[in-house]
Amino acid sequence: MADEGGEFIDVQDLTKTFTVRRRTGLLRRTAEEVRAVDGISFTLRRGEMAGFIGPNGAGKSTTIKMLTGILTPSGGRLRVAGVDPWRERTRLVRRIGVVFGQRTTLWWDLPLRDSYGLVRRMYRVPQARFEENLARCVELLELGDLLDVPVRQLSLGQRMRGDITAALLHDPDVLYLDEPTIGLDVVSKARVREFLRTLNAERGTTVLLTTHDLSDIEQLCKRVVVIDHGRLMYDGPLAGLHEVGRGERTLVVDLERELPPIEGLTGARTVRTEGPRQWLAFPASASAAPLVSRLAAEYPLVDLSIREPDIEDVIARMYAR
Ligand SMILES: Nc1ncnc2c1ncn2[C@@H]1O[C@H](COP(=O)(O)OP(=O)(O)OP(=O)(O)O)[C@@H](O)[C@H]1O
Repeated sequence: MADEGGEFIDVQDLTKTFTVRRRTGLLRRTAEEVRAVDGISFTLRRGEMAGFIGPNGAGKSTTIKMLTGILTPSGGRLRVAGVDPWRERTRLVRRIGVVFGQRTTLWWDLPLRDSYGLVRRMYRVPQARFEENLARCVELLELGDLLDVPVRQLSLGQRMRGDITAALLHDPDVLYLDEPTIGLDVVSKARVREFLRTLNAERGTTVLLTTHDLSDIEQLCKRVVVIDHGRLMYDGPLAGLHEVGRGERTLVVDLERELPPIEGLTGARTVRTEGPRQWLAFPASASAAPLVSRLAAEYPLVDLSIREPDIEDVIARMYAR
């Protein structure tokens, strides 16, 4: 079959333009074109797990919507599992699973178990296969005690685990995840990431992961595709992205009172001050320990934290280069 070959997701010169009407006078409206996706190309092999990242408004959701057949492309070529997502949407639906971190696909008032029963009927999943898939998700995502709880009573992390399960009951070959760890605590994040690793290894599910959390990518994806303003900025190994984009971490320092910008700390420079709070950038490859001990010895320190660079920082640095 065409889709069993090398390229499982095949995106060539894909574009999407929206026409937006703006009011420019009392009675006047002008139509403006927004190029949300502007000629991007990338391919994903079967079983690959790739990060799909970019700043707000980069065109990620629009691309995912075209990959799932919700939106029709304005131009270019698109195949998922050998299928044109827009033309053969009903065929594709059985082969893909989608999870949106900020929305649930579960029925709010129903216990998880009943939602899953509805999913089974919608996708006509054979009973034995359904039970096997559910049991595996329940075990790995520790959902056992939650199956009879209505969705609205679940915490965000529990709900997310519930949503991921719902997306996998019909054995999809491709899983699209849009911010699956947003708002989750450290324990839930770790559980979700571990689950995705296992899923990818055991089932060979192809995963495209959109996230603003760089550590999601670091822990899950060897490969990243970066887009900005609808264009492809980078496609390659995560290590390469580190090299081009990732240079510095930031020490956020709270002092007892407002002071002039901290100076003279080797390897660090103050990049921002706001009242008694100061932000010091230092190389990501360096240890923070000597900086912290010098700060503690020489300044009236109340608190401090270390901020890892986020996707926006990385992309800003890619531009700077
Ligand atoms: N239905 C629409 N009509 C008009 N413009 C749209 C529509 N959907 C998206 N856009 C525009 O297309 C661009 C890309 O949006 P998109 O939602 O794909 O970005 P994103 O990378 O997913 O951003 P975020 O990280 O904020 O979710 C934005 O400028 C957005 O305003």
